Amino acid sequence: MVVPSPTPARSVAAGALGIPSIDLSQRRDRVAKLIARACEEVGFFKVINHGVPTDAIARMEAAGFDFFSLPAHEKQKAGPPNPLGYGSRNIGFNGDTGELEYLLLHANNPSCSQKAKMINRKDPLKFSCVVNEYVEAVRQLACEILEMLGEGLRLRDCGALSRPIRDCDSDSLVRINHYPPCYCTNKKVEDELCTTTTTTTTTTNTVATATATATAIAAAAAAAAKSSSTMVMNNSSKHKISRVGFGEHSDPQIISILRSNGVDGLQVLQPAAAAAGGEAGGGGVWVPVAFFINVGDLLQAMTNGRLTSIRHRAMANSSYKSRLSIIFFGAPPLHSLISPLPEMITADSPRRYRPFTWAEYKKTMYSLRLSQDRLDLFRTDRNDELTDLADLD
Ligand SMILES: O=C(O)CCC(=O)C(=O)O
Ligand SMILES: [Fe+2]
Repeated sequence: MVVPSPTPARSVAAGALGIPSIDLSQRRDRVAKLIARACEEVGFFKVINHGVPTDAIARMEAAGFDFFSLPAHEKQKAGPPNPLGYGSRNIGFNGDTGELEYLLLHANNPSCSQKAKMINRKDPLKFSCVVNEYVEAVRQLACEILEMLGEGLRLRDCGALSRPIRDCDSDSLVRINHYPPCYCTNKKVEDELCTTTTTTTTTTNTVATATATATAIAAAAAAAAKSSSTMVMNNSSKHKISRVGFGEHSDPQIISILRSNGVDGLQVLQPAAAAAGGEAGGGGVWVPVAFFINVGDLLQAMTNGRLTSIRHRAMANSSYKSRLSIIFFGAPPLHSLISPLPEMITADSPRRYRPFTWAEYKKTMYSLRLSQDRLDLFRTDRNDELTDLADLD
């Protein structure tokens, strides 16, 4: 899967952005160390020379665009999200909303084939084959990254992090997010994103960017809250307010692999001001298409907090081009037990999380808002009756 590069590129930290970029075609021991360092220090990195075939990516993007360009009433036949299926604006079950529409699919083939009947009614088999081809390539990438992470962390069992995702009962998902372009008037955006239920937009969905002062941010945010679907400039016209397309959260699974079509939008909380820049080519130089990788909550739990599940969000589209992101969420089977690996528990780093099943974690996640810290609820020091877990270590 990981392809050798004829002229291995340097592995560079993306300078001021602080997002490490890792060339997977370098020597394995070096890549392993870089992955472990990126996961420990940032929780987020970009990979190049990843080996996912370009045509599989192109087919997946085309399948996403074909679906999202259907009339609203056709798209709605693949919804509402339960949580799988087509969703628009509403994210989850607890009132989170965003400026996007999406398809959330199970990564296993039979489930995806079933949903495909409502997504591509003319040729469901084509849709499920395209998704399957993409998912298998990205699952392989996720597992290789986790195995190298295991090596970089010097785990006794380097397959411990990837095995749950390779399991045939893995509960991994794939999500295609579509952020409509900003040339749409408010009315057009409303029409483009099917509004099945009334949505509320709060100030938490509105953030100030650029160099606005805190007061200007507050004033403009209040204005934006009143006029939630417009770009707001404050009186001095210097402070652009952009809206959040997909609110702040961490991903609950083990690992996420995100690819976007080069339109900006993704932001991570740490380091500050790190926005994904796409892969600008030009000047006759081919730049390998990149994927962004982030540590999920379960990986934080399995490493007893040594790795951090990074908080991120996507801004509403402020480009004239549609933004499409495709995310593979690598997850274990529903009933697998998640617990810090024994070697991650030491005298200096006592057990931080109690064991839990992925099913239990999902249930908790679905009962909370997007931005709530769910893993915190599984900390040992919050569960008096469950702190004595020495026999499970
Ligand atoms: O669409 C994006 O860029 C980010 C979306 C995301 O973080 C998610 O779906 O979990
Ligand atoms: Fe996410």
